[in-house]
Amino acid sequence: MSDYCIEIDGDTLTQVETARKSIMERYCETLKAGLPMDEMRNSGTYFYLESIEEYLGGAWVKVTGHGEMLMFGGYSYLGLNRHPKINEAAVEAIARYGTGAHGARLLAGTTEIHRELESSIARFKKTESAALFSSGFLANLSAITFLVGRGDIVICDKLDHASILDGCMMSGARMIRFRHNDMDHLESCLRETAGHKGRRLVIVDGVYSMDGDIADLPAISGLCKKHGALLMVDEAHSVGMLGATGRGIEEHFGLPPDTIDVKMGTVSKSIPSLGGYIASSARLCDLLRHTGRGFIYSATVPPASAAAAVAGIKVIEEEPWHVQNLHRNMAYFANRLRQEGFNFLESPTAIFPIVFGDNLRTSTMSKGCQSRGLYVQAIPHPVVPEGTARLRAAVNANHTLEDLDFAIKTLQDSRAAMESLG
Ligand SMILES: Cc1ncc(COP(=O)(O)O)c(C=O)c1O
Repeated sequence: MSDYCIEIDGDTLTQVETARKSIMERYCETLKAGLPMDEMRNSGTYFYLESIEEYLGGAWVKVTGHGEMLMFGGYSYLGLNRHPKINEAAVEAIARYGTGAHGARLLAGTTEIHRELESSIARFKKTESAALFSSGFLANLSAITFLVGRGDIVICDKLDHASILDGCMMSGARMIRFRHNDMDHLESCLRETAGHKGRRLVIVDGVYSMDGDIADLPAISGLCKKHGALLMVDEAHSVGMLGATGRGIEEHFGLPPDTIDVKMGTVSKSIPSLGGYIASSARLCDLLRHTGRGFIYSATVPPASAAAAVAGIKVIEEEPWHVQNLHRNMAYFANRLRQEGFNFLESPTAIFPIVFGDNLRTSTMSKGCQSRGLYVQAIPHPVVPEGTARLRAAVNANHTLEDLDFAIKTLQDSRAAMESLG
């Protein structure tokens, strides 16, 4: 097999062949019957791209054309959006630096607040250093294309985020995907590639955003050490959500902070701003700042966003009740879903995929919830495997127990209405 190829479930496709296919072509191949958005529009169950007019108090939002709704989607797991200290920091940064960064970091785009954000991330993630990118997508693309290339091997979980997949394809490394969270399969991939001369990099997500489950970090890091592979973990969803102080997946498992070699994360989910990072050794971060494609050839985040992220991290460090509330809500909501007999994927996270099977049933549920004031969206096939279309519900730290009961009642009423249609 050529080095310049990817293997997906035993099939081999050259990267060039895969890259040539447009996203639309790939969608249509998988779906055959048409695109989910068209089906949903035709059945009157489409609920995406809605405009939020205003964030109200707690977890409530005002949505154009729908009025007040309880937010039960989104990635603001700690409910920190509009936190006064974070808003103030952004406003102060605008007064001091203006609204733009006016360039890439290397060339005039670095302000003190960008440097402070990198130090804050390194402190929070307990690494020597951190390199900031304007998005998580770019952080993944830049780090992966820096770490591996032709002659190297990258081994990914089958459910890794699209930005990891794209980074691997861009890198030119041979790419192998192991069955989701299947440690025997990962070990066999590592065994089969033992003795390979180039670098071997294993990449997993900390939390899988569509299934809500988490990487088996103790086993994965053990296998990487045993087989001499480098480990990179995408912590976009685990930061703020996992661990007693929200520091992520190492803290969740009680593992030391040097368990993961390369920690990728974002400041756009639990931390209410924009940007992605790589937290790792000082040397790697320095190299990424001088050679990372997305670092050098893309403008950096505006100073106000950097200031909001600095303040967001500080809030998580100084106000432990946000993480505590989230954990309380996760346990309460899981219990209520179980009591009411909903078919959901159990996990230790704030993401609750409630499975309804086919796309139409799921989008009907989403529409039913929307009409009753609950903002929760359908994730159809082919985003998830056929027969597992689901509502992606997410609890956050701002939900009160009454909010969570309202969500359960809305799900029950919507399910009864859907079932009465036959
Ligand atoms: C697991 C994961 N990694 C990376 C990203 C990309 O991050 P960003 O939205 O900052 O580009 C996302 C975005 O949703 C994600 O869910």
